[in-house]
Amino acid sequence: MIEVKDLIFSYGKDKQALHGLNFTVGDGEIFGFLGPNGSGKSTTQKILTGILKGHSGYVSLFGQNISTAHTQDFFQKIGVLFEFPYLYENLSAIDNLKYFSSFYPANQCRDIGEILEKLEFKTDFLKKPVSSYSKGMRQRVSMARALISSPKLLFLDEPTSGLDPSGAVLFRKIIEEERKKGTTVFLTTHNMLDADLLCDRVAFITKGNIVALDTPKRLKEQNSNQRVRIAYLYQGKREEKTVEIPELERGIPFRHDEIISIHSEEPTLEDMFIQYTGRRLS
Ligand SMILES: Nc1ncnc2c1ncn2[C@@H]1O[C@H](COP(=O)(O)OP(=O)(O)OP(=O)(O)O)[C@@H](O)[C@H]1O
Repeated sequence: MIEVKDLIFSYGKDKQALHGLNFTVGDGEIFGFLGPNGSGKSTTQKILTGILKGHSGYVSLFGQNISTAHTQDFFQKIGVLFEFPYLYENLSAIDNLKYFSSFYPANQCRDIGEILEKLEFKTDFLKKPVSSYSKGMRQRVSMARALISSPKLLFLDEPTSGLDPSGAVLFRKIIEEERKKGTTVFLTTHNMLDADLLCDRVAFITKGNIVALDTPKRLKEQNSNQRVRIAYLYQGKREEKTVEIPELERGIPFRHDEIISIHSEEPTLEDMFIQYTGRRLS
């Protein structure tokens, strides 16, 4: 679906933002693009969506070189949720979505009421202007905008930003539903929980270079220290010990009366992010 080879981009003469990116995204895959502030995520997404011109290297979407493929047909196949919602402040959710739908063939568009209902948008705000909306409500309208044209390829930049935990769960459910329909998703985020729960593969980008690319599971396994932490009771006292996993093949290798808990010391995706990018999440 997406093929990127030796992608280089500079803002002017002095500021090279991307230093030769290589990756592919398969049909129906959810691909996470993860990196700290200023690493080049938005620049990459803007190039892929045709907003930013002047890259070098090869980028194809739907098997077409994007340098020549930015036709109406191309734009009609993609949906984009931008990090900062691009919505008309004086228009309501319904009127914004009517306007954005008008760029697509009518038979391609989803029903505005249905999609907003699915996104649990507050019905009493449907006809009020966007300027009166909370961040979470704006995010719902932006998501509706990205989905309205039934895109085959969806670009989502920080989709759960500004949502409370139940809103984030709802958005993840909706993204999963898109995957089931066969939609390909390019997900740009700082949110390691979203990436871990949703992505088939993730790329870590830092200073314009991809420094790791694999499934979240393999990234964590490759860096696993193969240890578990065991909490137990012995002679009435609670104790904890760290044990190498192979040692457990012969049973618990120390005296104990009762095992309370066993926790893997497998790293989280956030640990991997910090290890590969050298930066904390905030
Ligand atoms: N319009 C611009 N002019 C000059 N430099 C820019 C411009 N936009 C981005 N940059 C620089 O390019 C690099 C990559 O920026 P980019 O916005 O792609 O990072 P990002 O990973 O999306 O960051 P964030 O998580 O903060 O959105 C940064 O060093 C940034 O300062």
